[in-house]
Amino acid sequence: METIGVLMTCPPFFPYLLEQLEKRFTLYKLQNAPDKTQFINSHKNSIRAIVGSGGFGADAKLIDQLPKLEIISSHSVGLDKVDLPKCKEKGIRVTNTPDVLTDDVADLAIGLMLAVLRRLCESDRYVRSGKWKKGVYKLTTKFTGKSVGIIGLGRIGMAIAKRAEAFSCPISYYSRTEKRDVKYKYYPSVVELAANCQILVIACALTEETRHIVNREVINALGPMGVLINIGRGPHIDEPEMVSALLESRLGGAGLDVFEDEPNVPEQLFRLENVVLLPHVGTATVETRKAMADLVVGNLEAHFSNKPLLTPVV
Ligand SMILES: O=CC(=O)O
Repeated sequence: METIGVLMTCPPFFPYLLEQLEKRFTLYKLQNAPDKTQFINSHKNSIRAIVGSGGFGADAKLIDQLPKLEIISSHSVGLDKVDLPKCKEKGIRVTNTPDVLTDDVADLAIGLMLAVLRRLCESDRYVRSGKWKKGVYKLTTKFTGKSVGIIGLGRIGMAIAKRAEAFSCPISYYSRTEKRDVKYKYYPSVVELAANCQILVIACALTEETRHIVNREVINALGPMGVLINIGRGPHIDEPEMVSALLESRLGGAGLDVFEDEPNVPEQLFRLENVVLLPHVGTATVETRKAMADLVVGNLEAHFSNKPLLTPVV
C-alpha cells in the first residue's frame, strides 16, 4: 500500500493504536503540533484520513481545510465530535467502533450503580483513613431489586438492562419510539421514566435532541431518593442543575463517568459522598481499547484497498 497521510486529531493516548497506524501510514499528530493551523496548512494536501476519538473528532472547519480527506475513522462509538452532515455533504466516509465496547460500558454502568448505592468508594476511604478502628461503617442502600430506567435502548442500553435483570431489577426505558420486540416497560417521555424508576441511566447517543435530556424537570421527577448514572456524554445532563440538585438533596446520588467540560469536573461534587466520579473510562480496558484500535485500522485498510468498511456510519 502506498504511504497514505493520516491526521490523528486525538492525543496519542494508546501506544498500540499509534504503533499500528505508524506501521501502515504516515501519521500526523495534531496534538503534538505547537501551531495547529500552520501544521494543517503544511500537510493538508497529504491527509486522506482522520483518526479521532470520543473527545476529539473533526468539525466542519477542519473538514473544509482538508481537500484530500476521504475517511474519518473514530476510536469511539460516539460520533458527536464529528460533523456528520458535513461528511455526508462532501462524500467523506465515517466509521466508529461499536459492539466491541458494549460489555465494558455496561459493566461500568452497573459498577457505578453499586458504587453509589453501596458507597464502595467512601467505604474504601473509610478503611484507608483508619476510621474503621474507631467504629463500624454506616448502613447503605440495597441495589438488588431497584427499578432501573434507561434512556436509550440501543446496544449499550440493552446490555445494561440484561445485567440489571440479573440483579432482579425491573427495567423500563425511554427512546424516541417504542421497541417492538422488547419486554421492558416503555415511557414516551424522560420525565415519566424518571418519575417511575429509582435509578436513571443515560445510554443514548449525544445529538442536538438529547443535549440536556436530563434537565431540572427530569431531576426533580427522579427525586431525593433517585440515583442518576451517566455513561453517555456530559452534555446529556444540565450539569449546573444536577450539581444544585445534589447540593440541595433534591437528588439522591449520582455515578458519573462523563462531564460537560472534561477534564474539568464541578468541584462542589468533590465533597459529596453520594457521588462517584470517574475520568471517562467506560471503554478503558486493555482488551477493549485494543479491539477498538483494530477496528480503526481495519476500517482504514478496507477503505484504502477498496473493500467494504467494517463498521460504516456514513
Ligand atoms: O466515549 C467513548 C466512546 O464513544 O466510545
